[in-house]
Amino acid sequence: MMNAPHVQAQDAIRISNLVKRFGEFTAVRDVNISVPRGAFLVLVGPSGCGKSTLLRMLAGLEAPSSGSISFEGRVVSSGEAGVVADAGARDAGLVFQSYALWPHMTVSGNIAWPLKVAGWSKAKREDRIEEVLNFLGIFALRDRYPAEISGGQQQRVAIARTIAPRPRILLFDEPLSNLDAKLRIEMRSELMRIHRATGATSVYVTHDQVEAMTMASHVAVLNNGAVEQFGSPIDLLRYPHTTFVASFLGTPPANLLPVSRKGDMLAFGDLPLAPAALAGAHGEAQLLYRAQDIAVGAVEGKPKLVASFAEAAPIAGQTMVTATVGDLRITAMAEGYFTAAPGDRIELAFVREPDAVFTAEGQRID
Ligand SMILES: Nc1ncnc2c1ncn2[C@@H]1O[C@H](COP(=O)(O)OP(=O)(O)OP(=O)(O)O)[C@@H](O)[C@H]1O
Repeated sequence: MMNAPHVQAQDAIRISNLVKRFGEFTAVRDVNISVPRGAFLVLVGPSGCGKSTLLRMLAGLEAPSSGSISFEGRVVSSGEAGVVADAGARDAGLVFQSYALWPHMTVSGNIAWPLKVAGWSKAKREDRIEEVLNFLGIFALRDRYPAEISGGQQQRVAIARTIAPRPRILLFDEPLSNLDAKLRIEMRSELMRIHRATGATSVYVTHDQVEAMTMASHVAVLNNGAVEQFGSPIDLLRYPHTTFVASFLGTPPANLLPVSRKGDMLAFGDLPLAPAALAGAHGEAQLLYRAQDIAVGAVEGKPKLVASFAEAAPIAGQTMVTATVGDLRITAMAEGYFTAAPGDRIELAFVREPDAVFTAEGQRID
């Protein structure tokens, strides 16, 4: 095979130094993210963190204040040039939370429309419509109007309409948030199937961390307009850089205990928990314990804490127990089934070393 050193594997999406300001307010601050072709990038974060603004810039609905976005090596938006390629020309399809189907068109008509706009011939359109209707399992609904089908079916039609022109990039803005819990889980796997089958690169906005962790190949956790951490779901779970990421991701939620140096130990209140050396030169720190690192009931030789029982949830033969110490909620795991009355005093034992140590401000200490 010939060597072609000048041919580089290109990032399907490259976001460089992207900033979006609305007047004085900065909604997206200096975002840098690149993903390869076929990636499923999830943008996750709490309400108002800038996810939708970022996605709208990717879709070409909003121009950046500075920085740039490239798709497959081509600049599609930048601070200098604005939106260079509009939604069609950037080869991207957008699926919204509200399905935004045209009410006066049938299911087939809705799917046909973007193909007509793109100049597909009637014969090619008909073949493609049949194909996507079958692919999404909605062929039988083809002559119905949006008002005559359920919410879940409408979302399928919206997805069919988006993928029909075969965009290289699929953009999803909380597409499942209007569906009930069972349908959400079903549609989650359906979207993954669509993503794989189309070979497109997908960007998916959600505030639901479970959705992020189950769907993503790459996750960007956004906080206050900035990327707090970017990586694979496993990287982020195993090695959170900040307490924000550690507390946002993972089920059950991780515990963060504020500690201060007492002699050669880090203590939570009066309870010595871990060697002071773990916090380096810091006098104050936060220790991360996973729920499975804290047992319910005393354990010989392990530090223990008395807490006030709040609630219990059975999960896969164990019980996830939540208890409080002052304002702090602590989640622990009990073997088998466990229950108590709210306010009962229970003992929690720290059976393992902390999984990570952070500064009082929330940055990881290595
Ligand atoms: N057109 C606008 N003018 C002024 N401020 C805006 C505009 N659009 C968004 N913002 C602000 O930018 C911030 C980020 O908004 P954005 O919708 O991107 O957040 P989000 O993370 O998607 O939140 P949610 O999950 O609640 O939809 C918010 O504080 C919002 O009020």
